[in-house]
Amino acid sequence: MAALAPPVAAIRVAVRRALTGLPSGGPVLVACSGGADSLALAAATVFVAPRLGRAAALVSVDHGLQDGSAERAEAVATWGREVGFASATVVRVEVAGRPGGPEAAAREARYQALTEAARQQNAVAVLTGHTRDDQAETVLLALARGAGPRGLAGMPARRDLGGVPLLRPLLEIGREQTRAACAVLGLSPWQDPHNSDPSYARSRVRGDLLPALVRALGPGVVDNLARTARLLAADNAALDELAGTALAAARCPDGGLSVPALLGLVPAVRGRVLHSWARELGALPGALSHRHVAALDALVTDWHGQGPADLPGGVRVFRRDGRLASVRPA
Ligand SMILES: Nc1ncnc2c1ncn2[C@@H]1O[C@H](COP(=O)(O)OP(=O)(O)OP(=O)(O)O)[C@@H](O)[C@H]1O
Repeated sequence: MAALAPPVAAIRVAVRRALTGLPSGGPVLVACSGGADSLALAAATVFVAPRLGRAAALVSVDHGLQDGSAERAEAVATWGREVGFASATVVRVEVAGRPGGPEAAAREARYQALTEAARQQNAVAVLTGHTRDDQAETVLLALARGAGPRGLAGMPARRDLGGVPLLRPLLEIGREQTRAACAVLGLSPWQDPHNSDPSYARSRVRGDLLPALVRALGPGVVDNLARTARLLAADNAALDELAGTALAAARCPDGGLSVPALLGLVPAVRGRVLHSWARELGALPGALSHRHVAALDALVTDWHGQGPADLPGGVRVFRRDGRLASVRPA
């Protein structure tokens, strides 16, 4: 018997690890664009899932943004049915009219469609094909915009997607491996022209910056950036736990926060407490920046009778009688 090609084996091992321990019930749902990463993920999942006693389903999202996108999504779904997915469907989404740039709008529409598909199919998890290279790009982009540890932790291997876990089994697999696996398996991945379009910052990082870093610093750079993300993710989880406990302890019966309790916290924890509280109050997550958290922090640590701090989404926070309290102006 011929030996299994190393990239195919590595991807199957990664998928097996991700699927182990999921609750029993519905299928695992692979989000497949037809690109090398998600195609390699889909091929591995349809092999591994039945061996773990699970059904696998596939969904391909048609963003309707490029000529032929409907046919391509249909071809991915047809392939999915041929190779043994229990179900393989296309979901068409409407990207126009959403806030943010075209990339952000497409992403929001896609994740919404994946959430709905997962609910309809009673899926126990949604799987995407983000790789170690995507993670390295994410870390570099975060570094360049001055992100804190949360941004530098990159994409988590697991997060909640509207009540269903979103898993990224390939975060420790290189893009070269997904391409090689597709070649070994005789699959022809689709090349998304957006991925090499220099008008997108991520494409420039992928096409220019990362190759330059590899030339200057050696081939370990991609792996090292992904390791930075993993290390920071662990630190973040610990800080988040501390902040959760501290937020509960600082709460006043009327929903405000006690200033003396906040003053007793180390800045890294206090910043997280204020950030979480601002989210609870309804501040828009995408627009809530370090400047807003710094304004809340100033109400605690640099109090000189200043006016309220305004948060995105129309929430206003002021300090009174040793408490932070909020109002939402009419
Ligand atoms: N059209 C699509 N249909 C189904 N799944 C998709 C589609 N496009 C992307 N995905 C899923 O998302 C993964 C990442 O794709 P891509 O890098 O293009 O998205 P992204 O915008 O960077 O995503 P993210 O917001 O999570 O960073 C793919 O591996 C695949 O699992």
